[in-house]
Order: sequence, then C-alpha cells, then structure tokens
Amino acid sequence: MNDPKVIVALDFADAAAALAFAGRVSPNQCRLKVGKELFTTAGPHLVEALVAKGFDVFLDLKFHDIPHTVAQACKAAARLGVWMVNVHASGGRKMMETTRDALEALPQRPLLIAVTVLTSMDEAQLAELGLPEPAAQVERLARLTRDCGLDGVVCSAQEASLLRGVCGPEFKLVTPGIRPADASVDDQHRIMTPDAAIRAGSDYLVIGRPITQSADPVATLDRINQSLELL
Ligand SMILES: O=c1ccn([C@@H]2O[C@H](COP(=O)(O)O)[C@@H](O)[C@H]2O)c(=O)[nH]1
Repeated sequence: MNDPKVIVALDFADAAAALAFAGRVSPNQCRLKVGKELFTTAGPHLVEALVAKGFDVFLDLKFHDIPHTVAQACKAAARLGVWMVNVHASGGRKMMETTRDALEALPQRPLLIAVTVLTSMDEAQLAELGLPEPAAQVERLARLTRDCGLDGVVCSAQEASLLRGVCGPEFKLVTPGIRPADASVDDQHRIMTPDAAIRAGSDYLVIGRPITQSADPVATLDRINQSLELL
C-alpha cells in the first residue's frame, strides 16, 4: 500500500509503548499520529525516532494562539521532519495566513491543516457555546481555511461529502471519530465506519483506541485496511 489511508493515533502513556507499536507495523500499512499526551510525555525525540523509521508523522498539537506564536511552533514542528501539522481554524485568518507564509518560506514543509469542530462535539455542546449546528460551523471554518491557503481540515466524516463539494478535490479531509461497527464509541459523537468515511470523501482516517486498545492491534489494522481495499 503506497498511500495508506489510516493514521493510527498513538495515544500511549510513554515512548516505549509507542515505539513497541511502531515496531510491529510498517510505513506501508499506516501513518502515525503523535498527539498531546504522547508529545507531552515523550517530546520531540520520539517524533524524530518515528520519522527516522520511515513513517509519515502527523503532529497533532492543534496549535491555537497568537499568529507569531503559532507560526513559530509550526516551524519548529517542520524541523522535526513531520508530514503534517495542525492549528485550530478558530484561531482566525491572520493566524492561519501567518503560519502558512512561515511554512512556505521553508525548503521543505509539512502539510498544514486546521481543526474545524472537534468530533467529540455534538449540536448541544456547540449551542452552549453560541455556535450553530456542526455542519454549518464546520463548513464556515473549512471555507475560511481554504481561503487562507491551507492544505485541508480536520472534520468528521459526517461532513466529508459536504466539504468535498465546497472545497474541491485537492483539499485534504482528515477525519477522526472513525469507529468500526463493533467498536466502542468512547467520547466521540460525530462518528462513521472506515469504509463509509472513505466513500463519503475522507482522504485520511484517524483511528486510535479501536486499533491500539484492541486485543490484536496489528490484526485490527489489517482488517480495516482490507475493508478499504475492496472499495
Ligand atoms: O476532532 C478531532 C480532532 C482530533 N482528534 C484526535 O484523534 C484521535 C482519535 O482517537 P480515537 O481513540 O480513535 O477516538 C485522538 O488522538 C484525538 O485527539 C479527534 O478525535 N477529534
């Protein structure tokens, strides 16, 4: 598989557990995501170690701060050799454009995407924040992200077909909240199965616990990949 669709979320408590998983899979089977828990405990060295093993690494730190701070943080991420990095679209136009410009000045840059609405959020939680229902808020932030020249967004697969129409074929749609039919939903709300997500227009599926907490993580990953090959 040259372009694996599955990005495994390495939400492990320490570097040893993350490296043990990475030692059991190959860069042809999946990409890897390092998020807040693992980065806070294991830091940049772990990211560099995964990159050195040949994996495409998505550094999922969801930066959200003033423009200069976010741009510098994303440049620091680029120096680690990561494949993809992200910010929160709700940080606004100036933040996204400043970060895009900072990365475009580099000889080699990671993909830059923006989080729209977290997949754990439902309509009631958004209403509490004074925001419209998920699809409307996701579309608004995705349009802004595209206008700022970023490469794509994080959204739920439930919004993928809408955004594919609005943002075009090249715009990357990275979708967490993926749940095989027999998996626990956990704290996710806007979910979809792996094959339905790809059919809806997702480019990449972020999958954590359904793989990493399963009895046989490699077999689960293989099963998901096989279900996608049939499409
Ligand atoms: O909207 C978002 C953005 C990021 N995530 C991250 O994806 C994984 C999902 O893990 P699961 O175990 O498959 O639920 C996790 O690292 C989140 O931080 C997201 O879920 N939703």
